[in-house]
Amino acid sequence: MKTFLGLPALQSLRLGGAGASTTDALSGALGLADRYGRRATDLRLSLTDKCNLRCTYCMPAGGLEWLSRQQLMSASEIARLVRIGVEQLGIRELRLTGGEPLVRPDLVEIVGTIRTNHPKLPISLTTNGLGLDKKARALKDAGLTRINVSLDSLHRDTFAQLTRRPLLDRVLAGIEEAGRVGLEPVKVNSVLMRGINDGEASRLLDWALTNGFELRFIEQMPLDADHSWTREDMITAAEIRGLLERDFVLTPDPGRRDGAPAERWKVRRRQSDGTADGRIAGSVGIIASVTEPFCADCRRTRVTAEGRVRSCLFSHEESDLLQLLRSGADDAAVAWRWQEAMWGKPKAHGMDHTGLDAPEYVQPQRTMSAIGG
Ligand SMILES: Nc1nc2c(ncn2[C@@H]2O[C@H](COP(=O)(O)OP(=O)(O)OP(=O)(O)O)[C@@H](O)[C@H]2O)c(=O)[nH]1
Ligand SMILES: C[S@@+](CC[C@H](N)C(=O)[O-])C[C@H]1O[C@@H](n2cnc3c(N)ncnc32)[C@H](O)[C@@H]1O
Ligand code: SF4
Ligand code: SF4
Repeated sequence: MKTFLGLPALQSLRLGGAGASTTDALSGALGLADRYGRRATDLRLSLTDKCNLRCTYCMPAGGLEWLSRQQLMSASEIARLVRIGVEQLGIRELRLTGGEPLVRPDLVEIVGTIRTNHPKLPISLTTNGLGLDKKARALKDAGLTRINVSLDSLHRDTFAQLTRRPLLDRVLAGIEEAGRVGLEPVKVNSVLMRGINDGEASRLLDWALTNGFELRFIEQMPLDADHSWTREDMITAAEIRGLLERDFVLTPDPGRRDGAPAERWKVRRRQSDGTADGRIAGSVGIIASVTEPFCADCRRTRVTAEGRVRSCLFSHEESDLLQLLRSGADDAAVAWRWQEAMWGKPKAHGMDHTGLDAPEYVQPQRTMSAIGG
């Protein structure tokens, strides 16, 4: 649907004294639109900034100064924001993320409450998988739809080097259990790092195809705490395809991309004579946020663990919904602030033009874990 009315026009109607029923209806139709004609329907909500891994591309070795319990949104505040998003602002999909969402003791309760309020809402979780073996069944029963688990290496030492924790076996147990309880499709996210795990691309794909998981390779973005990202060190999508083509034959997936960050490829195994096996073994996704950005079709709105809207992953501005909620504001006021924040959404990568490697790009102060990846 095309935006038929911008936020400034709606503001004028409000100030001009148009009735609440008219402005509420128009506001609902506008949803979370922005100045570039996009409309956010996908809510990514961070449950915590804490994490039990220290991935080098995300967290500093010593961790960060965590938010206090009082600063975090409570389960009921989360449920209220999701309800406002779904009922008033056109949210159609929810992703719970972090930090590490599994470290929240009330995660199952949060999922259960949202599911009761919204029986049809797709609810997914992005996790590092630690402790998932114990929680997967309860999450499925509470109404979680599907899960994405991050795993960069199947090699114990490499995993420990990348995450700074020797916990590979526990993550593998979590992934296996997610599949067993039917949190499908289980998607697995891998960031490739030059000279560390880029030699493992084919092995990771072989493992995922064999076990029925949907693997996605992710270009590393400049969102690390150590500010050590460089364009030269980043493994690009083109390189990833080249690495995989040694052992597999990739053909574009004809399915609609529909705003998804991952470009999907059908995979056939390469036979010893170099030709493709006749059978499609599965698919692989490549998320090329840097070299092939998908910002023009972005449908995302983010809420951080302390209840602030970020219109873009790379935003430099946040808008505080939690403080408003706690001050006794009604749902309409919270919805309006959310709409205002999204109207200002930058075109791409936190700027009004594309280019994470542009000289004007300024890395946000917060890391991926603190933003909510
Ligand atoms: N540029 C950009 N990259 C993102 C954004 N959200 C997620 N990503 C990247 O995409 C990766 C995968 O995100 P996931 O949380 O697994 O989920 P998804 O791929 O967004 O969604 P599904 O395919 O529907 O499961 C993340 O690790 C990020 O690197 C975003 O808003 N902008
Ligand atoms: C921030 S984490 C939060 C959820 C959970 N802790 C996890 O790791 O899945 C979400 C995703 O962001 C990805 N990520 C973190 N830092 C990144 C970076 N600098 N560039 C690209 N992806 C990154 C991780 O690989 C993970 O798949
Ligand atoms: S990527 Fe996820 S698991 Fe790794 S440090 Fe960041 S928040 Fe933790
Ligand atoms: S960088 Fe910003 S605009 Fe681009 S896809 Fe991510 S959230 Fe959307």
